[in-house]
Amino acid sequence: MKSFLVHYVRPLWLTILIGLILSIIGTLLSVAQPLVIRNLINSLSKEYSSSLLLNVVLLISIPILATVISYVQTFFLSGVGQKITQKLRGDLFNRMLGLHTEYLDKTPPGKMYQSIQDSIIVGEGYIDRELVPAILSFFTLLFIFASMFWMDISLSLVIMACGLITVLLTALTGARVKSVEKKYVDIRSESAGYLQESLENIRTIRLFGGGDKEFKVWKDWLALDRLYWMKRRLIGDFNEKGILILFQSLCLSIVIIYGYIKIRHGVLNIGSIVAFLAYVPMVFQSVSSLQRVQLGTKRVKVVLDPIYSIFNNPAENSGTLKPSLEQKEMGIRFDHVDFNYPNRSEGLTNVNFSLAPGSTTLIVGPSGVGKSTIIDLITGLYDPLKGKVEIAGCATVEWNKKLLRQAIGIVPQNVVIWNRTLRENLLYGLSSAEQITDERINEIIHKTHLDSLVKKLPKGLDEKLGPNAIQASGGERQRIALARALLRSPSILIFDEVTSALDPILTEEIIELIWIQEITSTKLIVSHRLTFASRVDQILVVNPDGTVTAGRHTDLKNNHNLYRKLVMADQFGGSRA
Ligand SMILES: Nc1ncnc2c1ncn2[C@@H]1O[C@H](COP(=O)(O)OP(=O)(O)OP(=O)(O)O)[C@@H](O)[C@H]1O
Repeated sequence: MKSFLVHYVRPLWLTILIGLILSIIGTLLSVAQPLVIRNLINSLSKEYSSSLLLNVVLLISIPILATVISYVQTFFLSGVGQKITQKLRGDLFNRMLGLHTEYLDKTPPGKMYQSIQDSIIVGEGYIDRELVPAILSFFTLLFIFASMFWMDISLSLVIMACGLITVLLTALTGARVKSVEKKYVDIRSESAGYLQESLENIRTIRLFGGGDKEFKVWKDWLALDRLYWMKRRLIGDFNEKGILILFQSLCLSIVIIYGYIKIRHGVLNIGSIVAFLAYVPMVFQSVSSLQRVQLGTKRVKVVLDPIYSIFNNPAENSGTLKPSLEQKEMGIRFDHVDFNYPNRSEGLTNVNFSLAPGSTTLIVGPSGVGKSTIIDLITGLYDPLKGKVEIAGCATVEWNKKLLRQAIGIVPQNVVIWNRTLRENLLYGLSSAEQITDERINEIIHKTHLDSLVKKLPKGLDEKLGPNAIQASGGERQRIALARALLRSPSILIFDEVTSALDPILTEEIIELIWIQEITSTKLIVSHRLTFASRVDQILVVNPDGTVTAGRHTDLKNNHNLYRKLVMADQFGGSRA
């Protein structure tokens, strides 16, 4: 945690230093006030003197000066935590964007969202409201004890002992705080994950009549949240306030009784007792602030655990190789590739094939054998466990991943349409988006049969598509994804079940598009439909044992049992091929 704080605090050292110096001056002034009161009380019984007047002036001016300094100091210090929070939230989001696909696969987005939200606790909650006041309290205690020891050593020692016992007792109960806090943070991030998934799928919940069940699950989460919130509150309050109030009252009584005895013996004056009585609440206020930071440190460590895990989890591997993207066609080669997803024993085994630049390839096979996995390897979302995947002659592990993906246009199985304008959706991720003319966009819109959607939208290309692209049908979404891929003029164009949401007529038209386009890209089509199998340059059949057989339609139909069965089963392909 120390190195973490240093990393975020170091750039702000000057602001912090000025703020701290001002705060220390302010603290000194507040601590000096009881001494002024002491002098004033002691001089009341004597003749009028200039020192009486001086003390009256000091008594009035010190609080005014302390207030002014406190305002200026707030200007410097209060923004520190906020700045740290902003930086941390930015870094976290950036880190999440670059995390390894494996981590993203197993972490619910709601949980990651909660980590970004929790980072507010670190900066604004902990640093602003706990750490900075605690540092000031430390100085306050130093000054108070210096002036108390100057007035009377034994009474100071008594107050010190009360303070120490308070700190000790709170430290003992503090251990429980951390375990309750951990449970509370877990509950909040798990429930955030649950909530995010439910809200994203409200339509499904409604269609399956799962509303009552989901409401009950959410109420259970809320009950658990409340239970731990109460535990956290009760333990925290006892730790923070209960012990403190008890020992402060005890300490005040001791000062009065012990002070009375000392006055009777003539070893202490009444002014000093008044000063001591003024110092006791200040001592306990400072102790309370130190306790709060001790508790806060425990809490913040718990909050930081998932944040560290995000920073410590490996980022996506990215090589340094930046092949030229000038060449518009890129060959693809799988060379003795083995791959299985984490915690899976089955996967692709010894896969070998080559796709010539500009060629068109169809990937077929039963459901779940690994067709999309081949795409995951080509796009570099995963790296092969053995062998290599080469694009344009360079292994994907060596490619700079950003650059690799710039060369690829993909129409994925699960299309994501953002709640942004149609134009933004079409140009999504394009580094040269501003150079794409409306003419070019309209050309692609026409080719992908999106004209009718554009006409329907009140603001056309500049209409927002709504949450979950509510303004677009399933087929329209697929065509938006297709247009988005085409607008990239990619070197490799991948269609993963591109026609699954299209009607047969549109399917035919879109498939034709793959050929009539001026697209010279290397094309890969994952499809259960074999309508166009005889037209492609090569077919890759992914077999149930994870191997891949490459060949042409006629050869495979004659020699490959599984392929023949697939052809027969495909109602359109079976009749045409
Ligand atoms: N990220 C992942 N983590 C773990 N397992 C995965 C992951 N993605 C896919 N799988 C599993 O790997 C296997 C192959 O999946 P893949 O999506 O490549 O199949 P597919 O041939 O494209 O299937 P379909 O035709 O049904 O789309 C499946 O058993 C799937 O459950």
